[in-house]
Amino acid sequence: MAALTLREYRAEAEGRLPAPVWDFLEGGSGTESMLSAGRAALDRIRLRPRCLVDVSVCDPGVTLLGSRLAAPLGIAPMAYHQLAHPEGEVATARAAGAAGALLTVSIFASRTLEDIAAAASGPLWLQLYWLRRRETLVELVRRAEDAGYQALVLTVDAPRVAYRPRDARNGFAVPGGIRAVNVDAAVMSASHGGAAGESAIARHSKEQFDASITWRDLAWLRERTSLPLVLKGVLAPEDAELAVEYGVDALVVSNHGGRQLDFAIPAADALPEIVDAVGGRCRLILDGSIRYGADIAKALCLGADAVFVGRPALWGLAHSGSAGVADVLRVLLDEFEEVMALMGAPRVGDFGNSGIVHH
Ligand SMILES: Cc1cc2nc3c(=O)[nH]c(=O)nc-3n(C[C@H](O)[C@H](O)[C@H](O)COP(=O)(O)O)c2cc1C
Ligand SMILES: CCCCC(=O)C(=O)O
Repeated sequence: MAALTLREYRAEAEGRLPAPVWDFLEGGSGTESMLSAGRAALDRIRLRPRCLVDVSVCDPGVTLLGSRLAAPLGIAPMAYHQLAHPEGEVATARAAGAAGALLTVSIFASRTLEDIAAAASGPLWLQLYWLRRRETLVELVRRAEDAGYQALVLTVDAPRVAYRPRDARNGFAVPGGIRAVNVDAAVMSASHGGAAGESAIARHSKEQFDASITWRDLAWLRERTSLPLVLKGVLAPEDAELAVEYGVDALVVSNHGGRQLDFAIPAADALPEIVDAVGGRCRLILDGSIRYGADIAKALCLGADAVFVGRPALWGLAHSGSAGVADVLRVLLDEFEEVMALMGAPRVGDFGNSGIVHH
């Protein structure tokens, strides 16, 4: 198969998926204007290369919270990979392992944590939403620890799922054959069974997500695991500062791919102030609209330690399962390796603020 660009994978995926599924994967909240704003924020950043540096060998490898990665790249947590391919997260895990990329498994994964771990040859993290039924969290943390997951990611930008016009119009519900198998079926039932004009996913979140949690509850979770703890969806430097105080090990600076707070600042715009606020006291990951190897370099220059990529992994999965995801990751890694060489930055640590200009 000839190598495809990510853009081609996107077009191929759209043709293979039912329209309501495509709308759920691609869509955003409210005006949907943050989908292009996230991309525009990265496009405004230009790279400033150095010359006459020995780049005969470039090494994209990094260690992130103890996880060894082939490059500063992971797959963002996304619910229900079986929407894109019958093998779901098992196929994604196989591809991530082959590419040396991190996979963050969603609490709403459609394959079991244990099956995903059995297919993985690289590091796995587990993402959690804070459900009202706390025992669910405790049980998931224990299972993740037993299965060798290396960190927990608590998503904090979704006290409820935001209004997403496409899903509301489609009356989107998770198809009956696909389930969040790691969570009690009773807790998930509202995600299934459509109603015209309403998203079942939004309805489910209002019923089951605990919108009352605060930093105090974070301390409760922190006490229950020795795994590194990551907060996903932080955009304010004040929250980054609090996260450090509460012993958080890393932040995912993210506006949830434009799917949560409409008009939320794109991650690339939010990152510089957060870098200043944490002053190296916790690791920083950026996600949203990462589509090129150059975007990884831009994020590193801004002060991130790594990036997550979301939807493109699902495009690869919809196209050709594990092989498609592996190819999407390979395209990004090849591009990033080339950027390292042309930037005069043969090691990840060579990217710094002087490597970019805003225009
Ligand atoms: C279909 C889909 C499902 C998602 N599910 C989750 C989830 O379960 N948990 C979570 O924290 N973020 C979820 N996200 C957000 C992603 O983790 C990530 O922040 C976003 O997709 C990154 O932007 P990108 O898709 O432009 O790369 C989801 C995103 C998509 C597109
Ligand atoms: C199904 C729950 C929401 C998953 C999610 O975070 C997203 O769709 O962005």
